[in-house]
Amino acid sequence: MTAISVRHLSKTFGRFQALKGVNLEIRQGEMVALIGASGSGKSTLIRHLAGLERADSGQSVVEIFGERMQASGRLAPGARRMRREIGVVFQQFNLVSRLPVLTNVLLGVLGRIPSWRGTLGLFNPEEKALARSALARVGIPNVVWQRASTLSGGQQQRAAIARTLVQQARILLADEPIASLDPASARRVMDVLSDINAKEGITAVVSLHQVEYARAYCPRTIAMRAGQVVYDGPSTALTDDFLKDLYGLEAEDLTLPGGDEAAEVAIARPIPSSKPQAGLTPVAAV
Ligand SMILES: Nc1ncnc2c1ncn2[C@@H]1O[C@H](COP(=O)(O)OP(=O)(O)OP(=O)(O)O)[C@@H](O)[C@H]1O
Repeated sequence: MTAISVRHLSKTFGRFQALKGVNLEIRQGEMVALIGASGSGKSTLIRHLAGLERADSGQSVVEIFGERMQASGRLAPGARRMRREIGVVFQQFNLVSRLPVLTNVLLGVLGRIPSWRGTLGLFNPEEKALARSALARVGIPNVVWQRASTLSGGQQQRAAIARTLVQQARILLADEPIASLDPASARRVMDVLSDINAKEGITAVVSLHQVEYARAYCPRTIAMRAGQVVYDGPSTALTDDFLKDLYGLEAEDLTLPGGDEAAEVAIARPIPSSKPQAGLTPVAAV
C-alpha cells in the first residue's frame, strides 16, 4: 500500500522556488532517508507531507494512504484528521520544556480525546500507561517525572518519538532529528527510529545531513538538490563518487569528516560497501 504519494509538488516563497515539481511514492513500512545540502528543500517537503504547508496552486498533489491531503494549494477537508496519522519530530523544540516528560508524551493523545480533557490535562490511567510504555519503548523509562528541559538532546528526541507512538501515528516524519546530537546520541535515536519502523511497521521518512546514516539505517534514499529530487533509490548506491556527480562540491557537506572508517566508528554499524548498481542514474538525468 502507498503511504505517501506526491505529484508535481511545487512551492514558491516570494520569488524563490523551494520545491520544483517533486514526485515520489513511499510504500507503507518503508524507512526512507531524505538527504540534500542546506536549503535543498528537505524541510519544506516534510512540512508539506505533514499537512503543515500548502503548495503552490497548480498540479501539486499530496496523498496519504490513498486519500488526498492537499491539491492545487488547497488542504482537503479531511487534512486535519489525516494529520493524526502523521507524527513529526523536528531537530529542536520538540517538547514543552517546563512540563514533565510524561505530560509531553501524553500530548500525543490530544487528537483522540475530547478537547476539554486535553485542556484540563485529564488523562486517564490507560493513556498514562501507554505513555509510560512508549517511554520504555524508546529506552528512557526513568525520566517520566523530569521536566523536559532537564533531558539531554538525545533523550528529548526519543521522548518526541515516544509521543508519536502514543499518537499512534502510522507515518513518522523526522526533520533532521540527529543534527544537533553527538554521535552516540545520534546513533541511539536512529536505532529507535529503525526499531519502531521494523517492529511496528511505521513508515519513516528521516531527513539527514550525512549520507553515512542513510546508508547504515535506511534502505532507500531520496536526494534533493535545489528543490528537485536528483536521486531516488538504494542508499548503498550513494558512494562518495556518485555523490560528487550529484552535488559537485556540495557533496563534502553530506559526508562525515574522516571517511567511511570514521563513519563506522560514529555509527558503530558497518557501512555497506557501496558499489554503484548497474543502471542507477540520477533522477534528473533520466
Ligand atoms: N517560510 C519561508 N519563507 C521564505 N523562504 C523559505 C521559507 N521556508 C524555506 N524557505 C527557503 O526555501 C529553501 C529550502 O529550505 P528548506 O528549509 O526546505 O531546506 P533544507 O534542505 O531543509 O535545509 P536545511 O538542511 O538547512 O534545513 C531555502 O532557501 C529557504 O531559505
